[in-house]
Amino acid sequence: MQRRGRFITLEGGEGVGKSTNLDGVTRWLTERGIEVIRTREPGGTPRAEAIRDLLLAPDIDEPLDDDAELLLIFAARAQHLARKIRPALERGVWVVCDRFTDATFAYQGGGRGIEPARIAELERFVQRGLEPDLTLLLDMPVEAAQRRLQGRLAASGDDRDRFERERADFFEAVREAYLSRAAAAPQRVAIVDADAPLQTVQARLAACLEERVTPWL
Ligand SMILES: Nc1ncnc2c1ncn2[C@@H]1O[C@H](COP(=O)(O)OP(=O)(O)OP(=O)(O)O)[C@@H](O)[C@H]1O
Ligand SMILES: Cc1cn([C@H]2C[C@H](O)[C@@H](COP(=O)(O)O)O2)c(=O)[nH]c1=O
Repeated sequence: MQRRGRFITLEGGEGVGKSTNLDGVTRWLTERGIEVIRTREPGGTPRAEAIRDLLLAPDIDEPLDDDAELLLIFAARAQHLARKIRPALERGVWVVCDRFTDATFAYQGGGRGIEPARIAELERFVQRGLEPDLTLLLDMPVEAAQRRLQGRLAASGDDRDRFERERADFFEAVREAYLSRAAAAPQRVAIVDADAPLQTVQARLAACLEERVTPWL
């Protein structure tokens, strides 16, 4: 594949502020004349969003099997890559994505306990070598992030999805897995301390983009 656009992902546990900061990241790029689309996983295309609905629907009568969850995530990713991400990158458009495969290593690997080698097999099969150029990992203590989410839930009623219903130890394992992915690939993954007021986090992200992205322009 001829790749001309760059692929940037935002990662982190529940409530660290990914969705809130996605606009700022996209704006930083467009202000520099870069054409960019923003998207998310699981999802990003109509069929992949339908798979997202299956994944996020709370268990009622039939719990979702961990392997089925993993395969659904990669099915959604295959569709998203084929219909949205690869075509954009080939046209020279940059892609900013709310979560990607680091989330699979964190949630299905760290959280569910699936062997990373099994996840890596699916990664190779589905991505065929494509990986993000830059990953911004928003990191903060689980308890503080959960307090932020409780604020959101108090405002909107308890509409927690299947993942948000997990217990604190699940999210601690997710955080650990994210941090060890970042430690293993420091040239790709930048850790941004998200435990600060929004303006401070925005400034940290902008500084990180300045350092990592400006040399590509
Ligand atoms: N730096 C911040 N300080 C305080 N509150 C924040 C900050 N960033 C985001 N929030 C608030 O925290 C809540 C969670 O933020 P957001 O939805 O962006 O997180 P997220 O990482 O996308 O969460 P999820 O993974 O559950 O979608 C929102 O109510 C948001 O307004
Ligand atoms: C990509 C991906 C996502 N998940 C989980 C993580 C989140 O709980 C939900 C997505 O919802 P959000 O609005 O981004 O918080 O899906 C996962 O378990 N594995 C993945 O690869």
